[in-house]
Amino acid sequence: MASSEEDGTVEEKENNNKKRTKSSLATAWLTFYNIAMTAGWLVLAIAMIRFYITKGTHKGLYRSIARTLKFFQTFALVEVGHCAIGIVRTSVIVTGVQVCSRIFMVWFITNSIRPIQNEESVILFLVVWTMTEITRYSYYTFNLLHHLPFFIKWARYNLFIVLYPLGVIGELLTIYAALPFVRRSGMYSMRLPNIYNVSFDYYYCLIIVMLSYIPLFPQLYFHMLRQRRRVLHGEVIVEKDD
Ligand SMILES: CCCCCCCCCCCCC/C=C/C(=O)SCCNC(=O)CCNC(=O)[C@H](O)C(C)(C)COP(=O)(O)OP(=O)(O)OC[C@H]1O[C@@H](n2cnc3c(N)ncnc32)[C@H](O)[C@@H]1OP(=O)(O)O
Repeated sequence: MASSEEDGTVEEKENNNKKRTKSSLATAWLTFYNIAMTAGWLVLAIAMIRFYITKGTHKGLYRSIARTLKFFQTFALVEVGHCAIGIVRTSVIVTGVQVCSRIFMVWFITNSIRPIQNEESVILFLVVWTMTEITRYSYYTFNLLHHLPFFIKWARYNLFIVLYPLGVIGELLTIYAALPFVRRSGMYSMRLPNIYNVSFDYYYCLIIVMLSYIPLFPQLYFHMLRQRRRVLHGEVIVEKDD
């Protein structure tokens, strides 16, 4: 009896040790990840400001930062993994929609369709994403280090009220500007007849993507409003399961 109790205690201790190692590994990784992402978006901010100051125009700005943007935005896919393995308390679906829509904007719209790269709407979403991400990743970093300045917390849970709709406007205007080029070039489209016997029209796909903002964006926005009430006003929020 006594020995089984002792065994239980040893097992519990081992489990606790494993959990502690796992959680300190996760914290170390998240701290590194968030510092790297804050730095990445800061580099983008500085590059954009320098470009605008030296050239006096936004034309050519996208091309000048494209590599860095593609790298850091694509790297954010790791965040879906963080949610999936449970090291951050965020929904895989909410994060997945957010990250995939950004990656889609970068790779399948802005990067693939050169004629739209100088649109003002591209600069709008780039500026908005950059402000959001510098705030968001520095919030996570300081939070993990238990030294969170109030203004960063305030900025994380207030700026999105304006930045989120502005970012969506920039994205939608960019996709809209891309439509004529996509229709004319037939890019990423497959017309019948072909050996696969499949037809796909990227033009209509983009229209569907634009329409999907109508149901999806309010859900992301209200999710952030709930997070805001929880963090800034201490409200206990019971979220529905994914
Ligand atoms: C294939 C094509 C698909 C196309 C589909 C198109 C449809 C698209 C429709 C929607 C379009 C959206 C477009 C987006 C535009 C923009 O981004 S515009 C710019 C403005 N954007 C924002 O303000 C973004 C706001 N969104 C976010 O912050 C996130 O993406 C989020 C996933 C919505 C955040 O949610 P969540 O993580 O739940 O909130 P938090 O409060 O930040 O975190 C919750 C807890 O998790 C911890 N945590 C999360 N990540 C980390 C991390 N990296 N490191 C450490 N900790 C992390 C966080 O600290 C919280 O912990 P607790 O405080 O302990 O709860």
